[in-house]
This record gives sequence, C-alpha cells and structure tokens, in this order.
Amino acid sequence: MAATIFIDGEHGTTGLQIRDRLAARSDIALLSLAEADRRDMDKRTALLREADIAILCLPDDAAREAVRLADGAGTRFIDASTAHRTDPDWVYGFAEAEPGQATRIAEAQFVSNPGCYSTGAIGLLRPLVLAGILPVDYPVTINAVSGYSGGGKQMIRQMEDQAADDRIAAPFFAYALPLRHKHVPEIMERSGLTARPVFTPSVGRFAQGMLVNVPLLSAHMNDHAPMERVHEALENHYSGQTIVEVVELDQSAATVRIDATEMAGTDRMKLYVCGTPGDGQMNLIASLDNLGKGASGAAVQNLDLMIGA
Ligand SMILES: NC(=O)C1=CN([C@@H]2O[C@H](COP(=O)(O)OP(=O)(O)OC[C@H]3O[C@@H](n4cnc5c(N)ncnc54)[C@H](OP(=O)(O)O)[C@@H]3O)[C@@H](O)[C@H]2O)C=CC1
Ligand SMILES: CC(=O)N[C@@H](CCC(=O)OP(=O)(O)O)C(=O)O
Repeated sequence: MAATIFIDGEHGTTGLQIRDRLAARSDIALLSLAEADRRDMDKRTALLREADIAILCLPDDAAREAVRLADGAGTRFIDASTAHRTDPDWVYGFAEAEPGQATRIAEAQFVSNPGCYSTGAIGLLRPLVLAGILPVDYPVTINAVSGYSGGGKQMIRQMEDQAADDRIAAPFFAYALPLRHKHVPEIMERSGLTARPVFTPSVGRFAQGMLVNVPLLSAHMNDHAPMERVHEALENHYSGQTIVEVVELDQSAATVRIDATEMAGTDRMKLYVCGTPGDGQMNLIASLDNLGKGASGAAVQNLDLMIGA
C-alpha cells in the first residue's frame, strides 16, 4: 500500500522541491493543501493526523506546533527546520554521518533533517573525530558560501526583485557576523566537538549550490595527521555508499577552481581535501546543493529509509 505523506509548507522553497521529487512516485500518496489554505490550522491538523509521515518545511515555531497538532495520532515526522536537530528524542537524519544511522532513521518516529551548512561541515568533521584524527577541542573555523535560495522565499525575492524596498543589491555578502549562526550547536553536537567552531556563512548571487570550507593544520591534529591520512579517513568512512563522494587527491590537486554551483540540481555531496603534500596545511571543502543533500534531497532520502523504499 502507498505511504501517505503530507508536506506541511509544501508551497515554500524546500517543500516545493520535495513535492517535485515525489510527484511521479506510485509508492507514495501525497496529501495536499491548496496554497490559500497553507496556514489554515484546522486543515493542517487534519492532514498532519491522517498522514503516515509528515514532512515539515516550516519555520521553527510552526514546526514545533505541527508536532503538537498531531499529538497522539502516531504520525511519523521528518522536520526540515532547525527546531529538533539537537533534541535527544529525535534521530538525526544524516544517514552517512554515523555507523548504524540509516537503521536508526528507518525505525524512527521523529527524524530531524540536517541544516544545509551543517551537512557540509559535519560531513567533513564527523569522520575525522570518529577516526581519532581530529581532537574534539580543535579550534575549528568554517567559512561557507550558499546560493540565495537558502534564505527561503523572502531572500529569493530580495535577491531577484531589485525593485523591492528590501532588495539586496550585493553580489556576495557575509552574514551571521556575531558568530551565533543557528547551525553552530548542531555542528558541534553532531560532529562531537567540545569547542565552538567560528562559523562565517555568506551568500552569492546564484540560486542553488554551496561550498563549506574547513581549514586544518596538521601540527594541531592527533599524530600530526597529514592531508593523505585525512583523505584516507574520509574515503574509509564513506566507502560503500553513493551519495557522498570523496574526490581523489590527485583530482583535487589538478582542480584549479571549484564552482559553488557544481552540485546544483543533485542530491549528492562532494568532499575535497586541498593543499600541498608536506606543507602541513589543508582545506577541506564540501560541495553540495543547499536544496539537495542540504534539504529536500536529504528529506526524500530519509523518507525512503523510513518507508523501506
Ligand atoms: N531553503 C533552504 O536551503 C533550506 C531550508 N531549510 C529549512 O526548511 C524550512 C522551510 O524553509 P524554506 O522552504 O526555505 O522557507 P520558505 O519561506 O520558502 O517556505 C516556508 C513555507 O512555510 C509556510 N509557513 C510559514 N509559517 C507557517 C505557519 N505558521 N503555518 C503554516 N505554514 C507556514 C510559508 O508560507 P508563507 O508564504 O505564508 O510565509 C511557506 O510556504 C525552514 O525551517 C528552513 O530553515 C532547511 C535546509 C535548507
Ligand atoms: C542563505 C541562508 O540564509 N541560509 C539559511 C540556512 C538554510 C538552512 O539550512 O536552513 P535551516 O537550518 O533553517 O534548515 C540561514 O543562514 O539561516
């Protein structure tokens, strides 16, 4: 029998992309609300309670409310918001990050989808912590650039409608300057770090795509791990799956520039280890689509695990 799915927030940026990915599937029956009814509490409640699985593509407060509205109905949830990503009662929906995580997702009632920047950062950092290469108190810095769709409907309008009062004219801008971005707690907890990373995100004038940079110094890593060992740890961690690709060292060395939009339109992530052998410095770079593996693609991956597709 087809699994019954309701995407709460289906008319938003993340929700629409999930709907597109599910539209043609015969193993899924989509419950849907007209756009004009998207904030109708009674209609949302009915579908949240009827669905086998509800996918929440809402602001944080609305996501918490949706879980309350379905209380007692047995609905399973995938929450794309930040609301539950460090909640111990929710399973973190990053199947490749942890041994056994795919099974935990498959069996869960409550699954929290990772943040887009967090997917890149944790994808690079968690394997190194698990391999014992990265000390958990390493003073990590993370610099990233995202496509503007990462800011949802509001930022898309601000970037695309240059007649709007609140338009953004900049071709590229840094933000989260007080260093309190909402992904930091999630990155710390899900990577297993004890020291708070310094995280500076930025946005470029392109819709989809993202690069997340984590520079590391061998001198401050366990056993002074060189870039070859870091690469090997990533390769070992991601062997046997198809979604996260660890780029070969010689291929990274031959790469002159990495286009932040290279993964746009895909649900996969590429990881690069860049630097010059022997220099003791490396820059780890995750390349993904903020709306693919960074949001909607990951939500569908988690859904597939939960329904055994
Ligand atoms: N965009 C991205 O790259 C990523 C987004 N996310 C997360 O996914 C969630 C959705 O983001 P995104 O799709 O970008 O946001 P959008 O603003 O594009 O879409 C949000 C949708 O939710 C609706 N909505 C807002 N409040 C309520 C409410 N109280 N009840 C019912 N519907 C409501 C909005 O309607 P209305 O038009 O009326 O406001 C809109 O349709 C957020 O938590 C975001 O942080 C996660 C990873 C990446
Ligand atoms: C460019 C941009 O504004 N990006 C968003 C994060 C997008 C994302 O991952 O969203 P959630 O953590 O909300 O799920 C931001 O920095 O708030």
